[in-house]
Amino acid sequence: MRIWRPADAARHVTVPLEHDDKYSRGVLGIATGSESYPGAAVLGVDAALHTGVGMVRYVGPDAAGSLVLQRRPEAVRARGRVQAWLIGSGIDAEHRDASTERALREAFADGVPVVADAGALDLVVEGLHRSTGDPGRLIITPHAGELARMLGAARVDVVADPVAAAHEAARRWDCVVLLKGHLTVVAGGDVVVGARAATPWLATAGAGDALGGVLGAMLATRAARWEVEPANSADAAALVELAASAAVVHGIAANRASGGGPFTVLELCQHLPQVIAELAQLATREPEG
Ligand SMILES: NC(=O)C1=CN([C@@H]2O[C@H](COP(=O)(O)OP(=O)(O)OC[C@H]3O[C@@H](n4cnc5c(N)ncnc54)[C@H](OP(=O)(O)O)[C@@H]3O)[C@@H](O)[C@H]2O)[C@@H](O)CC1
Ligand SMILES: Nc1ncnc2c1ncn2[C@@H]1O[C@H](COP(=O)(O)OP(=O)(O)O)[C@@H](O)[C@H]1O
Repeated sequence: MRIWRPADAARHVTVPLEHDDKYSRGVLGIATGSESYPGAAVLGVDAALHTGVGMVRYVGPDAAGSLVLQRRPEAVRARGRVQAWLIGSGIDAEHRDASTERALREAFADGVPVVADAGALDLVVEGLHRSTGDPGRLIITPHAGELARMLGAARVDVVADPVAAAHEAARRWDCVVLLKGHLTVVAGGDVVVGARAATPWLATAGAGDALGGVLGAMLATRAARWEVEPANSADAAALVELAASAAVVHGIAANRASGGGPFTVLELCQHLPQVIAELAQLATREPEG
């Protein structure tokens, strides 16, 4: 399995151009968080804005929305067009209220790429993305326990062979699978790559919610380019590479936040802009391919 490195990730950072405005850079819709887990919404929005995106539209319960705006007044709560969705983090599939249920279903139906995490994964198993959206443009981000639940497998079996499990899920649900762990495995089509975690200190509650924000922002900004250059549009391999790149960005930021010790997820987010800046610079030095 190829291990994805910073120089690879650098090619998937979308740098704004002179003529860009906030819409042409890409808008990310985020439908995350709940009464029980409002923090997941804050972390995903904070990570997305620090990774760089034209706008975040946050759709979620008022309690979570208030916390999101307290932390990040840049987030917009008005509905409107988006170039990608991040859904499910901080949502319990067994206790979705009616408006959350509607928001998740509308995201799948929107026809733009979707990152589905935690409390949206059961809807992928249900096949919702097949009937309403473009299934090839879905990235799911389970941890081993969540993937085991989706597959009806034992968690130990997913951990023992994460590549096989990720491939099986990608084939079964016609999507890209980013399986989180010490080694993050990304599979889609017949492509599989790995991203090594920078530090086990990253194993902390909320780290995956921030990864969703990083990936969502990288996807929305790239999807905005696909809208104007349809010839370069996403195939499974492109989405696998983009997702692995998000894991690399997240891992580097974690390493810097850690410095060999514990850190909070918001501290990880604060390192994201510099990581993105350095990768953007690296991309100008690395030839494509
Ligand atoms: N700040 C926020 O808002 C945050 C919000 N978050 C949000 O929370 C939601 C649920 O996500 P999750 O990954 O925790 O749930 P889930 O996949 O059901 O895994 C549970 C498994 O863990 C295990 N387990 C439990 N306790 C254990 C223990 N003490 N020691 C050992 N094992 C233990 C338990 O196993 P069992 O007890 O059955 O053996 C079960 O299998 C999700 O929406 C996420 O986004 C999180 O990101 C955190 C930050
Ligand atoms: N042992 C580990 N070493 C390094 N990174 C890890 C380890 N365990 C988990 N991670 C990373 O931490 C994050 C945890 O995500 P997740 O399980 O979704 O947690 P949460 O739902 O609390 O945010 C993922 O990015 C995963 O790759």
